[in-house]
Amino acid sequence: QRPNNFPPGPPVLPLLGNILQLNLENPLKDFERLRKSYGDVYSIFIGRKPAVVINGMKAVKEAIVTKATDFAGRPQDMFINEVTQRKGVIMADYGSSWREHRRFHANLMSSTNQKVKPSLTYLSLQLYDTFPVIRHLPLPFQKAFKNFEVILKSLAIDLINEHKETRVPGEPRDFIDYIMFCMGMSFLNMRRLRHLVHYSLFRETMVVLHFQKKRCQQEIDRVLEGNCQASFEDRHKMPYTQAVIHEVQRVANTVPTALHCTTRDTELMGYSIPKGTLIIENLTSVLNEEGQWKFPHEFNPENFLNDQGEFVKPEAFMPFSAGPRVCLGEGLARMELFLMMVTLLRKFKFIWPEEAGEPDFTQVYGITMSPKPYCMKVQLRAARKSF
Ligand code: HEM
Repeated sequence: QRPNNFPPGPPVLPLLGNILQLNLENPLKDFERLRKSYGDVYSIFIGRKPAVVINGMKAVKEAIVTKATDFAGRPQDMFINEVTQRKGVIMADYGSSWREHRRFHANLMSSTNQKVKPSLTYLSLQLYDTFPVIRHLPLPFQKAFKNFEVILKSLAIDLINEHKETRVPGEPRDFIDYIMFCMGMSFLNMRRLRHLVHYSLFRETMVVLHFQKKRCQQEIDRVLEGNCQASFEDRHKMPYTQAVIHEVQRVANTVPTALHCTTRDTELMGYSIPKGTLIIENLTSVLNEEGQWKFPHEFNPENFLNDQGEFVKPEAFMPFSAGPRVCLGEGLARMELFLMMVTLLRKFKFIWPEEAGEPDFTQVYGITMSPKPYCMKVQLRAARKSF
């Protein structure tokens, strides 16, 4: 039974709820279909558990920005909560522990962002919060993962030892120095530091770029002429490359939905939603919403360019979500995307091999969307002195 004035939704079967009406391998199309029947805010039952799906910029903004704290919780009764042992930031419920962790990590990010000249090595150091999940799942790549772990563990220990020997107290040079500086804080210890460095080493945000390479390469060559390395500041001189990167992110739709939970009885778009309700924030529905984009359903960098060819970011660009639970790594991810893409495009040609046939852009659904496996020919561009 839906509570009084609860968002409407499809008829519910006993015990199963709406599970038979959803393709669990990829429910995004079903979310879109249900939106057409029930509007931007509707409810479904996952088994006996009610969930509210929020679609489109207006409703998403009202929930996570205007009524920010009402919608800032995280569900606490899911498999992922067991796996993460309710530790870290991502799955922590809204409250003092989440706040403490988030503040710590945010300080860490801004401190490293400011103090360290961004380089690719540095940029590949990231938070470990994302990884315990993958570690414990019985996936086929476990064996490869274990071997990789051994190598990374020794790399991490070397890095930490080197930092221990050369660091100047009070003057953190980078991420690792900064954590050592904070070691006094209750939830950090040497083991945790090793994990942090170790898991950070290989979480690269990957981007596949098949389009618009030439024009980007011309812009990059022109702006970086004579410089050996790109810096994040160069983005202001590269509107087209910026537009392409943002369009890649919009279409790649890396994190399609974010799970929240209401922290108190609240209202959304005129509906009543009780405390503790699972909220599915459908970011996909914002990133391809008609009326928000010039070309919502095709890859086109013009979505981020005005008539003068300047880079502009529409309000509906929210791949990192918004409000108090907005992605903590947004700044780092944006810097990383720009520097990696520019560095790779500057140095290499990416060629789709003729024998590979038509590219298949179907995405593989998960907590993050990924491309299907594919082959790509990578060739060095003409040698340049500055590389
Ligand atoms: C292109 C890359 C990335 C995308 C698209 C992305 C997107 C997101 C999204 C949509 C959320 C959920 C926000 C919400 O619940 O409303 C999130 C949360 C989070 N992200 Fe990212 N993210 C990216 C990279 C990163 C990186 C590199 C880091 C760490 C260095 C990171 C750390 C986090 C953390 C800690 C949270 C949880 C924040 C909280 O619950 O308070 N993300 N991210």
